[in-house]
Formats: sequence, structure tokens, C-alpha cells
Amino acid sequence: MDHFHYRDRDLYCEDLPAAELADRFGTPLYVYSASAFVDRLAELHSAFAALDPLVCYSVKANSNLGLLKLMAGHGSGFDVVSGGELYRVRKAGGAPSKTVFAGVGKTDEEIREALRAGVMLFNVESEAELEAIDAVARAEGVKAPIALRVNPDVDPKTHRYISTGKKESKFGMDVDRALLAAESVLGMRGLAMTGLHMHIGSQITSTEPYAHASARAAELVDRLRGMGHEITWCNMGGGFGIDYRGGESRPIAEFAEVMVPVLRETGCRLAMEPGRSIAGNAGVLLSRVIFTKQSGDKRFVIQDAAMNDLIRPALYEGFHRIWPVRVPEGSPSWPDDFEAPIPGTEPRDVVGPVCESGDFLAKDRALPPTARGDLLAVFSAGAYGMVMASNYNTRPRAAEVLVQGSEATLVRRRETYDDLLGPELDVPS
Ligand SMILES: Cc1ncc(COP(=O)(O)O)c(C=O)c1O
Ligand SMILES: N[C@@H](CCCC[NH3+])C(=O)O
Repeated sequence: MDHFHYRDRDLYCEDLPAAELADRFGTPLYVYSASAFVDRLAELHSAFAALDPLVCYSVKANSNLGLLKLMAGHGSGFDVVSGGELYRVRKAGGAPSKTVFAGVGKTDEEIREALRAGVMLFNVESEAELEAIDAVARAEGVKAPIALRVNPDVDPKTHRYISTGKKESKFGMDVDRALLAAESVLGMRGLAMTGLHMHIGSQITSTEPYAHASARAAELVDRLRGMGHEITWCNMGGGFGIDYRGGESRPIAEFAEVMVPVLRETGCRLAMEPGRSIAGNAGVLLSRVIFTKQSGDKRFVIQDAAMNDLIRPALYEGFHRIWPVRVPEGSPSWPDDFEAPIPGTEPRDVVGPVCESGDFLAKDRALPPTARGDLLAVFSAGAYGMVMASNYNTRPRAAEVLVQGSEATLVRRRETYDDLLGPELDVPS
């Protein structure tokens, strides 16, 4: 099922018209399709079934409590990178025993909390971190289950800001260092190395880097076992790319095709940490046009979603398809190709109200004529959208709504100005 689709000229999320959601909950508004989350989880499970997989949904992509609850209810595990994310997972009823904890800078306090919660694996990113976890675990009288995060030195051919598996990355350890570290783990009483971890980057749209990484992983599992480590988990991270423009992603089954035969040889269970490939196309951001204007030859659409709501265009030159919620006559209800000329459109910059020239959602984008009050939909906004939102310009963060069939549940209300005062303290005069 196509979770977001046009019926005639109106955008729907599952069985609900997007315009109705915008009227009911206000804009800007993040709209998520529950079925999109659940279907994608099922697709991952079935593609990798031969490896008895545990999908650890990467909370950083979208940490809305309602969504975490939905995922936990469907048996998902979680990938967290902070004490805060672990706290949210637990609040949502997620099982720590299905939760992996990554991050290059875990504090002793976070390590202790995670140990007490009983996380499934710490993904360890440096020698210094091994020592820290060992010390905390011994003080707690337990053994911490760990996996070394190894950089297989493959180029994932993605944006440089979201490439992580190269030798020179701040994440993980290169293979040689990891092997030395693995030797030293044998002498650490607070650690039990039960897994191997890799994550090579994000928004990866070819299978080749995964084929390389899987081969390296299989080799390494052998070597670690040779040293005496009982490796039972192979965690290949996240990173599967999605369609932002349309047509660039690969089906999950194609990634599985290159990974499964290699990893099956290890006899390990597969853990994975998909974020974007689950959440990305399960969400859209709805906005309402405030004004239109022309400056020189440029036409601007000023709408109420800004860089504080969705920073990907400003930060990574991220491309998000934008199309009216109700498409006017004379334009296609859904263009086949957003980068080719589209009849009934003119190039426009879609910008927000924030006081920065970098506050844009799209530049020179083909859009049908729009007027004050019209609604726009910004697609593929379910991952790294709301989680990266801020209150810049003292703008309340958007509401989030979860749609299932013809039911809409508000899973986060729009912030009020009072919410924005937060824990800030009045300075005594
Ligand atoms: C260690 C780790 N796991 C999982 C993810 C999730 O990646 P993605 O959203 O691309 O699936 C990331 C982010 O790149 C990550 O750094
Ligand atoms: N925030 C990035 C992805 C970060 C990947 C996290 N390791 C994006 O929006 O594309």
C-alpha cells in the first residue's frame, strides 16, 4: 500500500485527507503513517529471515514516544546513542534486552544506567571506552556485553557528513586497532565480547558497500573467535537509502541478497540498526503558505515550516519533494520526475519565516501557482526531521500526528510559548 497518495487531486495519509489533518491540528504538522512503520519493519524481518534478525530501530531518526511504542509493540528492538534515548525507549515500553547502545562519547553515568537497565550490547568505539565500561561493570559486579565497532574502510558513496565507515572516521576503530583491542578485552573481567558491529554510513543507495562490509565482518568474526571470543551477534548497523527524489533507492531485498549468503557462514544472528529506511518515507511535513512574493526574477513561497522544523535542506542540501496538498487543475496530481520540467509549474524558492538566508526547504523548485492559505506537503520528512528541530527564532516546534487507517492520534502537541521557557531561570535583578 502506498501510505501517502493522491486521490484525484488531494493528498491522503492512509485513509485521511491531509487537508483535514492540517485544519484539525494546525501547521506546520508532521504526519506519520503507522502502517508505513510497521510494513517496513516486516519487510526487513522477512528479507533477512535466514539470519534470525533483530531489527534495532535507530531512535535518532525519529524518537517520538508514540512511534517507539508502536515499534516496541511490533517486536522491534532499538539502537540508542545517549542516556536520553534509552530513557525514551524505556518510557515507551521498549525492551532494554533488545537495545544496543552506540556513541563515541558515552559517559560513566550513561554506561552505568545502561548496565543497570540490562542493554543487549554496548557498541564500543574506542580503546578508552573499553576501559571505562570495564571499570563501571566491575564496580557494579557484572560483565558488560560488548561489540567492537569496526570501520571496514569501505566508501559508502554518500554525503560526506553522513559517511562513517572510512578508516579516518571519528566513529569506531580501524581493523588493526580493533584486533589489538580485542586481545586486550580478554584480560578485562568486566567485559564479555559477544558481538561485532559495523555501520558504514547513511542514505546508501548501492548494495556494493554492504557486500564489502559483510565480507569484512565475516572475516573478523572468524578472527575474534580464533582469539577465544564467543561472537553470537553480527550487527551491520543501518544506512539503507530511501527515495528522496524518486527512484534512487534499492529494495531492501537487494541488500539482503548480497549480505545474507556471506553472513550466514558466520552462524551469527544479525542485528541491524535501520533508522531512515523505516521512518523516512513514513512521514511528511505539512505547511501552509503565509505569503508569496517576487524579488528580482525570483519567486518565493513563504510558508510556515522553516529550517527550525526541517534542517536537512540547509544542512546537507537535502532534497525533499514538495507538492501541494490539493493540486490545482493544469498540473499533474503527482509528477513522475520532480527534476524534469513539469507542466503547469514555475520555479519557486520555498522558504520559511526564519531570519537566515539558509532558511529554505527548496530552491528553484517547480511548483504550481500557490496562494496565501494553500497547503504544501514536504515529503520524506519522517527521519531526521522532528528530531533535529529546534526553537531557533523562538518558534514552537510542530505537532506530530500518527495516522492508522482513518484514525489520527496526536502524539505530540505543538509547543506553546510557555513550553519554550523550559527550565530557563529568571535572573534575580
Ligand atoms: C551507529 C549507527 N547506527 C544506525 C544509524 C542509522 O542510520 P540510518 O538512519 O541511515 O539507517 C546511524 C546513523 O547513521 C548510526 O550512526
Ligand atoms: N541527520 C542525517 C543523518 C545522520 C546519520 C546519523 N548517524 C540526515 O538527516 O541525513
